[in-house]
Amino acid sequence: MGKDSDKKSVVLIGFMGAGKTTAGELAAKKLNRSFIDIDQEIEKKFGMTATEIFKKHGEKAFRTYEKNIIELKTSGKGQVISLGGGAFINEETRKTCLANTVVIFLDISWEAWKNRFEQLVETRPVLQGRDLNEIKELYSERKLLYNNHHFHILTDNLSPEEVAEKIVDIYSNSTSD
Ligand SMILES: Nc1ncnc2c1ncn2[C@@H]1O[C@H](COP(=O)(O)OP(=O)(O)OP(=O)(O)O)[C@@H](O)[C@H]1O
Ligand SMILES: O=C(O)C1=C[C@@H](O)[C@@H](O)[C@H](O)C1
Ligand SMILES: [Mg+2]
Repeated sequence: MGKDSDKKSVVLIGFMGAGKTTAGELAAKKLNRSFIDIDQEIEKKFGMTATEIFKKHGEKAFRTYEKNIIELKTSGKGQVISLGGGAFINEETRKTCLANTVVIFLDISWEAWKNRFEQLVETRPVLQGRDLNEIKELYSERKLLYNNHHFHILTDNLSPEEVAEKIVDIYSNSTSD
């Protein structure tokens, strides 16, 4: 048996607002493991919010740094890593995460997600200037990519605490290779 810190890191994927940051941070605390939020890493590097990065430097600059920082952070062990909602669009990111980490898809139905739109739009540049029909299309397109995962949690009727408990169970039952 390897040490707990030798275990593969957990990577949380899913649509923006599904709860990756919220539940990921809670799960890391419960597990006493480090938490890494890729959006926060990017915002720290640029010294501004995602919305400002998209405006000042463009989405491409955001995506390039996002891909590189994910590659770096997923080479570590025993951590809980929350990706941004769009990170899994990148094929290399998908391959890296699926090969080196335990990938958990935090799923939310469209019906449940619609109720979160208002609280998300100001901080999620990808939602800005799109109507709900366009966002639904994006949600469906991305769901096809999120379907590449190791574990799936449907979060619709779960509190962040309950989602975190499920992440803890998955991590605790995972092995060190
Ligand atoms: N299980 C839940 N039940 C109810 N509200 C939730 C739940 N999980 C998260 N939320 C709320 O939804 C909002 C978005 O959550 P969060 O920032 O964790 O999403 P995210 O998946 O990290 O999004 P992004 O992809 O944009 O980083 C927050 O206001 C959070 O409090
Ligand atoms: O879904 C997306 O494309 C994004 C989600 C956020 O987490 C941030 O990574 C950024 O706002 C882009
Ligand atoms: Mg997040």
